[in-house]
Amino acid sequence: MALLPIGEAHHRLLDGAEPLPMEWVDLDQAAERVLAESLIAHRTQPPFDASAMDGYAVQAEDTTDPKRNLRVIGEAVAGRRFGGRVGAGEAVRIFTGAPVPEGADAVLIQENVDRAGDLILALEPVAEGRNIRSAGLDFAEGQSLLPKGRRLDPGALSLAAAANLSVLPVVRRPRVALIATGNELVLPGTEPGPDQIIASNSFGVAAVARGVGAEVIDLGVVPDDKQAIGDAIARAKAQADVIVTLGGASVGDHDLVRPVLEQAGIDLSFWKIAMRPGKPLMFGRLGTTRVLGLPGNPVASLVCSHLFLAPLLARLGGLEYVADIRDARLGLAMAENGEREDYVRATTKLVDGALVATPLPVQDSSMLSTLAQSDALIIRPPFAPPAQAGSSCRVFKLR
Ligand SMILES: Nc1nc2c(c(=O)[nH]1)N[C@H]1C(S)=C(S)[C@@H](COP(=O)(O)OP(=O)(O)OC[C@H]3O[C@@H](n4cnc5c(N)ncnc54)[C@H](O)[C@@H]3O)O[C@H]1N2
Ligand code: MOO
Repeated sequence: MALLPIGEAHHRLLDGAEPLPMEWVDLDQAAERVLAESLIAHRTQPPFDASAMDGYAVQAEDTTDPKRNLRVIGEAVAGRRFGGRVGAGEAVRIFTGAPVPEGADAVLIQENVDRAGDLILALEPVAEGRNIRSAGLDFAEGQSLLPKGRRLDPGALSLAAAANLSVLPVVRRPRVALIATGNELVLPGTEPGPDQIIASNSFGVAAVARGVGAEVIDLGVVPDDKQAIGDAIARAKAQADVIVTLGGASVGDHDLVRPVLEQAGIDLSFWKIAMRPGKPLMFGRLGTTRVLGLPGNPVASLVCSHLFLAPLLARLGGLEYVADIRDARLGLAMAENGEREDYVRATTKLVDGALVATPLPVQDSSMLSTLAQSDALIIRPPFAPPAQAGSSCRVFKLR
């Protein structure tokens, strides 16, 4: 049976994937969340004409005569305005952030003033409006501040706070449950039996999921047993938007994930795609829960997470997701490719301003050491002809 092209698999994966419902979160919990609605300012900032400098609030035209003394009649501090009015020949001592008193139309900075008792002399004239931040300079009440879909980065968070928005409408974070399958697997930190290995995949996959804002529920390792896998899937379905199984996706006698999902009534969208590594990737729905069956080979698990899990979770979380794919030149010749689109571990470097990607010599999909060493994957399209060193290629940057 022909393998499903990656483009079509992507299309099926994202079909109908919409941002999850909105929830309210406190401002101090909102970092990196995604706005479910645009934010409207609840107040004007600054709410009054404010001094931008420490100095004296004056009438600008009083400062044109270098000999004219002005009388200091009071003080305006941030948080406590001067209640009176600045008339001709008068000044008010003012500090940064304080409301500019009525009558004044400029602030003389104190470095440009000689003061003797209650009298000041402007050492140079100040222009009207100078050193005053007009009310609403930053934003005005009712103004739209941030659009729906905006990730709440530090600047956006402080802006929301300044607009007096103490709870924010955000897209609920997708919850993803991870289930590793395999009798051979034990968790890191435990002593493996003679034929066992350490279950490593969930840690990298969880990091990919968290990287796009998802909440991870790690359900640990279950044995290659239909009942155990079925129970874990039922537990996952009760709490997650997306279930990710790791391993047991292929065709062997102990690859039980698909039969168990079929028994549970999965609407299977695809199984087996034209990709290397990652051929046995599986996707479908159990009711409203999406299920992604990742291959067990560690590199296949992670590459499929970058290519499929990340965009799916980003979409559910309301995030714009753009993979970092760049043009590069091959650092080494590559052989022709077969039916599967190949994601080849490589290192990249800039040579004379151009990105050069050099494939690592061994590409076995069990080898995490070479994945960790790589900073990119060279994308070799299906049936690509042999390519010379120096010819152009595309790379998926991992870091
Ligand atoms: N006859 C065929 N055999 C295989 C095919 C095929 O088309 N025909 N496909 C191969 C490909 S491609 C892949 S990829 C693997 C994927 O198989 P499974 O998803 O069934 O994975 P497992 O058999 O469970 O495990 C494969 C390998 O990975 C290790 N593993 C599994 N889970 C983890 C984990 N959480 N952490 C670390 N390592 C894990 C497992 O011990 C195996 O060594 O199938 C090929 N076979
Ligand atoms: O996906 Mo498998 O890892 O192609 O070897």
